[in-house]
Amino acid sequence: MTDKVLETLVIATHNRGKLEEFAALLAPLGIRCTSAGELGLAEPEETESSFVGNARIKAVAASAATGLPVLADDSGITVDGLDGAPGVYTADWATTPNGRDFMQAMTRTWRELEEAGAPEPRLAQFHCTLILRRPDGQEQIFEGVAPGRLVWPPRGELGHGYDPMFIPDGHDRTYAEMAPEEKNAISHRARAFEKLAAALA
Ligand SMILES: O=c1nc[nH]c2c1ncn2[C@H]1C[C@H](O)[C@@H](COP(=O)(O)OP(=O)(O)OP(=O)(O)O)O1
Ligand SMILES: [Mg+2]
Repeated sequence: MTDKVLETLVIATHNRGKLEEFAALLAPLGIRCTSAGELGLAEPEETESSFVGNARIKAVAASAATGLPVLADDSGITVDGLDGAPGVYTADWATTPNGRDFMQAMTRTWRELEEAGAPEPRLAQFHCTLILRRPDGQEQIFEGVAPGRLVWPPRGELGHGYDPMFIPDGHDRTYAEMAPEEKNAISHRARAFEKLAAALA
């Protein structure tokens, strides 16, 4: 990595699962990372209706708070049988008065597919929008999509979020049944990250 300004990157996230994935993706580039969560930064409200809009909110907040280069990730799953829901509201579907409950979110997703009488396979796409924001305000955007299908009941104990109900195309195991290295070689986040790495090279 010749880009000195990126020796340390603040990942603008409070999601530990995402952070672990980024740490593994960044290590081969010689880039260390910390996160908004680890630094105790406030979690900004994600008020936009697009992935890029919400990624920018997180990037600008972490940048203003630290003055360091920042990488923000806004992601989610779009389900064909639900006209693209939950989409940018993927995290909101897991929100309860006591914090996030992804079993509840996955159960709702499957129940709504059943109620809609959606045909199988129940196609869905994980999306990841990354914004790399430098201290001078320069910004680059990278996007990655992983197409696949949803299964019920959820399978696997690894990963995070909706991983146990998503099987990426070309595979027969869910993200939650894959070792971190395996998910990180094919995921929506990895696909967006590949573009970022190429832009830095
Ligand atoms: O690889 C993934 N495997 C499973 N689920 C995932 C993944 N990637 C995103 N997701 C789900 C979790 C979250 O409900 C939503 C993202 O919402 P999103 O606002 O971008 O993230 P977040 O609130 O968990 O953390 P933060 O905003 O602090 O980065 O999509
Ligand atoms: Mg969020």
